[in-house]
Amino acid sequence: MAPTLSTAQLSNPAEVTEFVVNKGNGVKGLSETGLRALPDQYIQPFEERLINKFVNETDEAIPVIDMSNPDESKVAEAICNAAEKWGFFQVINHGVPLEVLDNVKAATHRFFNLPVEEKSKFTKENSLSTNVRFGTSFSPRAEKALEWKDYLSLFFVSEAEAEQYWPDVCRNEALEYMNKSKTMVRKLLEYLGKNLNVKELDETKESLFMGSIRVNLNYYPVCPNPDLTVGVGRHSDVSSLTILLQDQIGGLHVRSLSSGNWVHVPPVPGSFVINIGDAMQILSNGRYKSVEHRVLANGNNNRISVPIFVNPKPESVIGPLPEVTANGEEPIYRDIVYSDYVRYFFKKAHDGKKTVDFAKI
Ligand SMILES: COc1cc(/C=C/C(=O)SCCNC(=O)CCNC(=O)[C@H](O)C(C)(C)COP(=O)(O)OP(=O)(O)OC[C@H]2O[C@@H](n3cnc4c(N)ncnc43)[C@H](O)[C@@H]2OP(=O)(O)O)ccc1O
Ligand SMILES: O=C(O)CCC(=O)C(=O)O
Ligand SMILES: [Fe+2]
Repeated sequence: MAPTLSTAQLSNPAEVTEFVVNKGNGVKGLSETGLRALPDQYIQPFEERLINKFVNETDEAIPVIDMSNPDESKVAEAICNAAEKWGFFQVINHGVPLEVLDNVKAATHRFFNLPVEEKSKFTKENSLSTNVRFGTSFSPRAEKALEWKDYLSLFFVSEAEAEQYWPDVCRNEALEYMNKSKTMVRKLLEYLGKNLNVKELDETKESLFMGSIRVNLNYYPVCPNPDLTVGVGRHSDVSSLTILLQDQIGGLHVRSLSSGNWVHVPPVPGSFVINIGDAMQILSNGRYKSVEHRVLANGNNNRISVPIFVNPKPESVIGPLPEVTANGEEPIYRDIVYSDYVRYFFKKAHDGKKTVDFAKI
């Protein structure tokens, strides 16, 4: 049965927070009450709202790259070029079976359709593992305005740990999705690395670029006043690389490095959206760019997305690679323990590209 909140409760911010954040109903539960107006704590400051007028004025588009192209050097060139100029691109014919993508999307719906008592077993307070977390918004305690999104975040430690702690309804599908994507991820990292004079993706480099993996299942329910809020606010990812599977609804926007315009990332069936994260920006000494992006709330449709955050190991020290600075190029970032960087990211609300300043010299 759909959850209920009285009109009086809906206009009381403390009651809304209790229902959404503390009781684990999420914004999905809130949306399902059939509320007509957006509760005050979701109203974003004017400058953070994505006004369609500005978005639609541009005909810019992020590159779509066909990875089945037999001319590998052309593919590598297109990927490195996109990583430098856009920080974002889509890939098609990437080799990950479409069935795996369909399965993880279905599993995402299955998880979020569980009753609140089941999902709440995975909130920070209740989860039996710190590597599994069901939550809402991004950092509710630090945010002045909340974001219209629920998520399940799964940090991979081992198959055995996942077997024990990840939710049954999505575990196998999330693992298969992560495992089947690794060949493509290695290929992308090989191309990006070669362009930085990294000869091969040996064990050390693999651990640095892809030493830890987190899969998030994101759910953006229908929103009563989508123009007043956001699904996800402006941010760059702290990963090395993010592999994102989105459904057919759309709403992801990327800030163009050349024009500053917000550019929509149209859903392309069977594709992945790939973006450079802060760790890669730091390792490449700014050659590759992690780029601001954000997600619109939607007044008509529920939306899901499934990012794989490919990261350094938490204990890795990241800084500009020696291969990049060997030619005398000045490092613009200091060496930093990756988990310190990620903790700093999680401690604050989304704030565009500001996290990376933490690592600047
Ligand atoms: C865009 O909207 C998002 C994004 C995300 C997630 C994005 C990513 O995960 S990007 C990849 C991040 N990299 C890694 O996870 C690999 C490296 N991991 C680590 O170094 C550590 O696991 C750690 C992340 C630093 C956490 O270590 P630890 O200090 O042992 O753990 P906690 O005390 O539990 O966390 C500290 C603090 O961080 C927040 N937090 C932790 N995990 C998450 C999570 N998965 N999602 C959201 N927030 C998280 C949390 O606020 C903790 O503070 P508390 O005050 O709650 O104690 C996720 C969600 C989005 O909306
Ligand atoms: O849902 C999306 O399209 C993007 C989500 C995102 O940016 C993230 O989870 O970091
Ligand atoms: Fe992101």
